[in-house]
Amino acid sequence: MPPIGRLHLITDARPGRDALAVVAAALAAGADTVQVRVPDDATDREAYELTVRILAMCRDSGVTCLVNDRLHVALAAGADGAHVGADDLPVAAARRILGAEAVLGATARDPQTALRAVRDGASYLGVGPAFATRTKDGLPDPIGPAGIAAVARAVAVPVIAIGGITATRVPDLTAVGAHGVAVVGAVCDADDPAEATVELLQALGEPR
Ligand SMILES: Cc1ncc(COP(=O)(O)OP(=O)(O)O)c(N)n1
Ligand SMILES: Cc1nc(C(=O)O)sc1CCOP(=O)(O)O
Ligand SMILES: [Mg+2]
Repeated sequence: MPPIGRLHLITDARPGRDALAVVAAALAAGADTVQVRVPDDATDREAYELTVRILAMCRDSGVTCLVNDRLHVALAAGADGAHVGADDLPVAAARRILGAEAVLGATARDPQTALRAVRDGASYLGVGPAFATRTKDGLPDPIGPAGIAAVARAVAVPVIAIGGITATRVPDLTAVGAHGVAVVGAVCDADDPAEATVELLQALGEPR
């Protein structure tokens, strides 16, 4: 199975964002996993074409490339795996589709959901929102480092904290068992996405 990195860059699905430029900068700075996440109203063709381009960049950098939600796009493009949440295919169904060797991430906000996802074949868990985020609407209240800790204690697979993560907040998350973090705004909203990536890697104890 391809490696599950510690700094997951999720592409920014908000309007007017240049995903390719940010991914290029983050990869050059050492981001070790990219998740392609497109707006819900993007067509499959748009999702596929973006994934093919980002996957090529990830391959050049030896970095794991995942696709959010759309497993058929992940398979068609030849990506390393996918990430599913409560509104997507169930984890067990996603695992059947992707096969045993693919990386399969699942969203879990509590230990019970986390244990079920692992039983059903998740390779890692996206756990959050750790903190308040401006990137996605409709999320439950932040669970904080304590919520991340509760899930990390319950499972043996890597826990990737998500939601409102900044470099300053990373140590509070790794201290309670997070393997890594997934970010949108910390890199995509930065004046210098490469520098922001370096700061996150340093906070993770992964200096280049
Ligand atoms: C690493 C990671 N964790 C959580 C999510 C959220 O997935 P989901 O709950 O399916 O929500 P959408 O991203 O599909 O809006 C994620 N994408 N990645
Ligand atoms: C896509 C997503 N999912 C979340 C969850 O908690 O399930 S939080 C989130 C957005 C993460 O963006 P930022 O790093 O800008 O807060
Ligand atoms: Mg989803």
